Amino acid sequence: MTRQELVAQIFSKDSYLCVGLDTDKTKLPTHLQNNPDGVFLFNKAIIDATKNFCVGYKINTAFYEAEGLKGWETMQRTVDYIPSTHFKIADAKRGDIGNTSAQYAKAFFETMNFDAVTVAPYMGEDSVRPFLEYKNKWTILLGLTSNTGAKDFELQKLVVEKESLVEGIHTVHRSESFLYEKVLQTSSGWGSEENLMFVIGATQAEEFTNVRRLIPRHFYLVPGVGAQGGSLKDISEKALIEDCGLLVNASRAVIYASSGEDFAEAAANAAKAYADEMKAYLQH
Ligand SMILES: O=c1ccn([C@@H]2O[C@H](COP(=O)(O)O)[C@@H](O)[C@H]2O)c(=O)[nH]1
Repeated sequence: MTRQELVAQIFSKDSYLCVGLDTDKTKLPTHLQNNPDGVFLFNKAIIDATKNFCVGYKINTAFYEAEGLKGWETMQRTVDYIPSTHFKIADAKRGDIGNTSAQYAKAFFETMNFDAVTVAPYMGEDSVRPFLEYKNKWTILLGLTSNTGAKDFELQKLVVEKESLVEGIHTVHRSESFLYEKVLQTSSGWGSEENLMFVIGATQAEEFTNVRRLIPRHFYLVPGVGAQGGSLKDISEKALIEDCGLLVNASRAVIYASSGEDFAEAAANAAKAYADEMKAYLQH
């Protein structure tokens, strides 16, 4: 999917919601729990109920990988069931040496037909390049994540010293930046605004203005509203751009809005509530 197609879809629905299909077998409503096809039936009902309020689905592959062969099969059937109008993200957080990354890219883009895959940038450009070589597919790099552990590395300060010698005077210039800032600045040059997005967690709202300054035109995939407590209002006010530039993910807050037989209706209501709020932000 191209940026233009994604943006057209966002403005036709006035929504930049992405529903996260983090479907945990143990959390299925009781009437689906003993059904061997329960996870797929649950996903199918969630997709049917929410597709008018969202522009994409994010499948966190961990929930499917955990179930082995059956899980991979369910993931594929779910991807195939998502309407072609919707952006399909594999939240797989891959990245390895080049020839291995090429196999990951093939798995998610060719074999499974996802539009996008999340990738960890810390092994550097050669580990990301194979994903970027696919036309009309997206690489979503982890930029500033939503978890508290973001403090351990991403929010650590890097000190850079540059020496200069002008007319015999030796000067040392010291500058400081967060590690995540260095990652955004360097990696944004590896691809373009048409094939590279960044994960920026909604729980990091205080950094959003700075992130927009560093990477003004890229799309961000923003997890962390709903169950993790991030504010949709805060991040929208700070990071919406002319062609939107945001995909906000909500997983548990939508798919587990009810644990009863009315789960799909409750998911539709939760997705609609996000979409209604998004419409107001898009119109400002
Ligand atoms: O920084 C990150 C990166 C990825 N995630 C993923 O997004 C969803 C969030 O789920 P919720 O239920 O809406 O909290 C989940 O798949 C995470 O693995 C993230 O939360 N933060």
